[in-house]
Amino acid sequence: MPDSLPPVIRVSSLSKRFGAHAVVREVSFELAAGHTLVLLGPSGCGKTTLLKMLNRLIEPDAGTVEINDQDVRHQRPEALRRGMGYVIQQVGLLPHYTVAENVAVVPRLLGQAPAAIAERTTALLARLHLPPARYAGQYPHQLSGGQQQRVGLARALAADPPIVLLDEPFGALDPITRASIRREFRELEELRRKTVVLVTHDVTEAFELADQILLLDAGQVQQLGTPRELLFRPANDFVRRFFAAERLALQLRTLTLGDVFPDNTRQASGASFTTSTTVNEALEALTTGDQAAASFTMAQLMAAFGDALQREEDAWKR
Ligand SMILES: Nc1ncnc2c1ncn2[C@@H]1O[C@H](COP(=O)(O)OP(=O)(O)OP(=O)(O)O)[C@@H](O)[C@H]1O
Repeated sequence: MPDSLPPVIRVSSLSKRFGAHAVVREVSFELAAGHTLVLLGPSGCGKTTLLKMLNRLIEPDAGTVEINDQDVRHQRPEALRRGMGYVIQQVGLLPHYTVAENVAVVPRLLGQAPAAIAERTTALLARLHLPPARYAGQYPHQLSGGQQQRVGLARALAADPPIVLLDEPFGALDPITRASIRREFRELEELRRKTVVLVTHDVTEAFELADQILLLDAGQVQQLGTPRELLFRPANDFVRRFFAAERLALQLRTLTLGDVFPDNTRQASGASFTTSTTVNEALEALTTGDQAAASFTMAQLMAAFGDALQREEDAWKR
């Protein structure tokens, strides 16, 4: 996606207080079409409040939100929200509606034809690994937490909105289910074309899903940048400390074979790898016995990774 595209979402000096508590302070960012911005930060730093100001579930005290160059204050909240899918923290499925009825809520409100709605619902459920023959007629309480979150996602995508807002969409899940749903989510063609703003406090999740991360603390932007920038060029001590505990794991996920074997395309793209395979993915493949597919050993990979880290750090120092 070229970065020269005009921003779809432009937020300028947005602020919100609840009583004496300044929850969001002078936040600004721009997000281009088709990109994913992750709002990251510790609990209570203002992520949800910021997200809800984008679709006017919360009105700011100061600052502006523009969607496609239109100030959202000049749009009717209902019309605005129909153009933005929204997945809330608690999933929020309607308990007396079946799975299919839950998914169809927004398309029905929009007056779409029943046959088109049914077709879309069936396709989305299948795509999200909820075979419609089995799940379409079930009720939310008959589903696991992970299945409910998938229905929540299907509902947010049902009317094919260009923008999707996701508040801790995998929050209710155990770490293993969370990692596997996240993988499916990343590969979901439906989402690739969308402009996504996603709230999480999970650093790994942020690194896996974000084009850009907005790291907040106490309502203030600490840094806005790519995962790589936040990791290798932290703007301040808060940013450095925020990633310290998971630094190595994040470096393994951020650097690619193209980074670690810059002068050797053959090594960087062995039989089952490409230059954009992350070091972490290559390590996983090697430890699960895929050595035959690689043109390097684990020891060579780790040595090259060490050199690449050094190059990264030297480059940022300059
Ligand atoms: N309606 C409200 N009235 C008063 N205080 C509120 C309201 N909504 C949120 N807050 C406070 O604003 C602060 C930021 O809340 P917010 O939900 O935006 O944070 P968050 O970063 O999303 O947190 P979490 O990750 O825990 O969901 C918190 O201290 C919260 O208690």
